[in-house]
Amino acid sequence: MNEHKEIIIGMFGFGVVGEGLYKILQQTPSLNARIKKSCIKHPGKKRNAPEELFTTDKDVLLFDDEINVIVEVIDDSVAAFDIVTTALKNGKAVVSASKKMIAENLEELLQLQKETGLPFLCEAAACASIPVIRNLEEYYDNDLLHSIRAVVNGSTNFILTKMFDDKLDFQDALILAQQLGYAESNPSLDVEGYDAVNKWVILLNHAYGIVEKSDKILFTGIQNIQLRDASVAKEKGFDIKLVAQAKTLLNGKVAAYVLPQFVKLDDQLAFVKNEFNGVVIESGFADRQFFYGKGAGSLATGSAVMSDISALRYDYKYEYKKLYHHKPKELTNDFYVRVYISFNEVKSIRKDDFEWIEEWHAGLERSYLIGVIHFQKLQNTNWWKEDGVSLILTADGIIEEIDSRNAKKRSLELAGIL
Ligand SMILES: NC(=O)C1=CN([C@@H]2O[C@H](COP(=O)(O)OP(=O)(O)OC[C@H]3O[C@@H](n4cnc5c(N)ncnc54)[C@H](OP(=O)(O)O)[C@@H]3O)[C@@H](O)[C@H]2O)C=CC1
Ligand SMILES: N[C@@H](CC=O)C(=O)O
Repeated sequence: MNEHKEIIIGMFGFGVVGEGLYKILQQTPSLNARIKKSCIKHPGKKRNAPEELFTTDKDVLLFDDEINVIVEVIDDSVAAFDIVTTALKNGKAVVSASKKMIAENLEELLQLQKETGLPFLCEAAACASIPVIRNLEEYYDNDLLHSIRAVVNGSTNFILTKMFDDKLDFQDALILAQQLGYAESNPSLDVEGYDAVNKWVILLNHAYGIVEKSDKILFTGIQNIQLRDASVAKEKGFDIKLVAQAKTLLNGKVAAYVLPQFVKLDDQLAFVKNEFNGVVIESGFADRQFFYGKGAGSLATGSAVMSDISALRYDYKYEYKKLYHHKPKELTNDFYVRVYISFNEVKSIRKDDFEWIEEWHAGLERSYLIGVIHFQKLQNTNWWKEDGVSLILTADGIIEEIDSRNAKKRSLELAGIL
């Protein structure tokens, strides 16, 4: 695109994110970008913009030769994929914030970018205002990237903060997250971890060149976390966060998941409160780096969309270096994790699945254990996701190998001696 050419945008969606971008563009004339038309779903809705801006006919945007950029910020992943594919095939650059659509169609989107040679930018789709995708793309070498740990969902982080710091109940905290524009239209996508794992699919791709569907990545959300878990965490000097993690193991493969986790109070992620997100990256020589910023909300997300639009001026597109220029990393489930599990009834727990159990606290209303389990066992079963069972990864979650000392400990425990 010519550096001085006006950017003429066709924008799909005028909700939390779309309206945020509209306001931002009004306040940044230096960008030389304007929204020519916005396609929405419900024409009757009252909007904070002139009526003539809107249409419900997608072709008015997709087949307008003057429009050179399509911004897609709608909440329907099937319609979004159709819009994005048509736009790219019609020669238009695309900016999208729709992580669900991207995660569901990653392979096809990669192929389309290859075929058309056009930019498809989606910085807002993961960690909203934090420029994490571009950093993973441009800064980190595949072999030197040791691990990424992140809080990637603003709504669940907001709910956990409000519940445990401000003593709000779960439902009230969720309603507040919805009113503030943080939650997805279907908030169970946030609460049950789907949104976080969709973002993780996108980030694993830019970080390691991994192309995987979200159902191949172990995840859960915060739906089963209890106030009692927060008290145990506090007693032990931890906070609870929904953490997405990817770690390169000694064999070069990558362990990846999204799970609630105990986080030490001096860990950077413990500092991430409310709708903020945080990303801790460990890499060779640079050691540890921490990215922090708003992970949801109208202007915060709009600002990431704006940054992508602005990057189009100098023809920026993702090169997917880890996928196309390096040897992409492989995911593995062959490692162990140390988990805390609280439960109402002991019969909900599959004790035999554990390599060993280190702590066992029987309470009148709720009990808990801490034990080591093979990751594949969690991947293959669902008992730990059932109502009444709450699984939280411990702070030192990943164990690559177990030694015979621990196997012996397990035998003693099974024999009732420990
Ligand atoms: N909210 C946030 O903080 C963030 C959201 N996102 C993502 O951005 C996208 C938009 O989110 P958000 O703005 O919060 O959602 P909203 O629910 O606030 O807005 C959705 C918009 O999409 C429009 N829409 C739905 N279906 C269609 C369709 N088929 N054609 C045209 N327009 C359609 C709706 O139209 P109408 O107004 O007529 O109902 C509405 O304007 C989602 O994919 C979300 O996951 C990403 C990062 C952060
Ligand atoms: N619902 C999402 C919005 C941003 O991606 C979240 O809460 O993080």
